[in-house]
Amino acid sequence: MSNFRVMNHPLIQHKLTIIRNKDCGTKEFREVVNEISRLLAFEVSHEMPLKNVQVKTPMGIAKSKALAGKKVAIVPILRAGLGMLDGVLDLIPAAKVGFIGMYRDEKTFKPHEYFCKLPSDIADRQIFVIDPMLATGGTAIMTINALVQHGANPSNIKFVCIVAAPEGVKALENAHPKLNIYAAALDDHLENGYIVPGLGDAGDRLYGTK
Ligand SMILES: O=P(O)(O)OC[C@H]1O[C@H](OP(=O)(O)OP(=O)(O)O)[C@H](O)[C@@H]1O
Ligand SMILES: O=c1cc[nH]c(=O)[nH]1
Ligand SMILES: [Mg+2]
Repeated sequence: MSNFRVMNHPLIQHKLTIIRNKDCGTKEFREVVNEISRLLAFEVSHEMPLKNVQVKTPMGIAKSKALAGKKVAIVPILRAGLGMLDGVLDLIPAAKVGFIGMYRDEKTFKPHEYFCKLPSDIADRQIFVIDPMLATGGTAIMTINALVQHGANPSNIKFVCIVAAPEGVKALENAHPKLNIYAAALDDHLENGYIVPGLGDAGDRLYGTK
């Protein structure tokens, strides 16, 4: 699991405990997913390249730093990924945003794409794909496949989730070995397509559906 990292920041871990609780209601769940996503974006963006620049301050010239790499596109996987979007945009407000809509078949757990709207220059951007849950990996693999079809290189894509299952990480790594995968937690296993202990159905908990 070389391209997979768990973000162990204490604030992320504390907030994850809040949303795992089955008694956490929709309002708090949505707020805390947003807060975790902001922290995950902060941690993941540590690796962004910098260049040396000079800037005139009111007192002189400072040798300083500015972002040097590709511009960013954020791609939430609908629906649940939408719950992470504002948190990531808080830190990278100039990012372009693309949307991919996917749902899993309730019996086979196979993903189905129902929407795709991406920035026209997606292939030239550093891409953050966001979705709270990486379970079987089917949805993530299909999403990365769609991005590759639009010209993106998996080595320029970061898949950022909140809870991952070992089965999903393995499947995603096998399908896209160059992809970087980040999670707040690596859980135990899958049961009936759901992550155990996980946090339940992220989309339903974010939007109050069931
Ligand atoms: O790794 P997988 O086995 O593919 O499962 C993960 C997917 O399942 C959930 O979406 P869901 O299909 O419930 O759609 P929703 O976001 O609309 O609730 C979740 O948000 C992921 O997109
Ligand atoms: O545990 C899971 C698995 C897939 N999707 C979810 O929302 N939760
Ligand atoms: Mg769901």
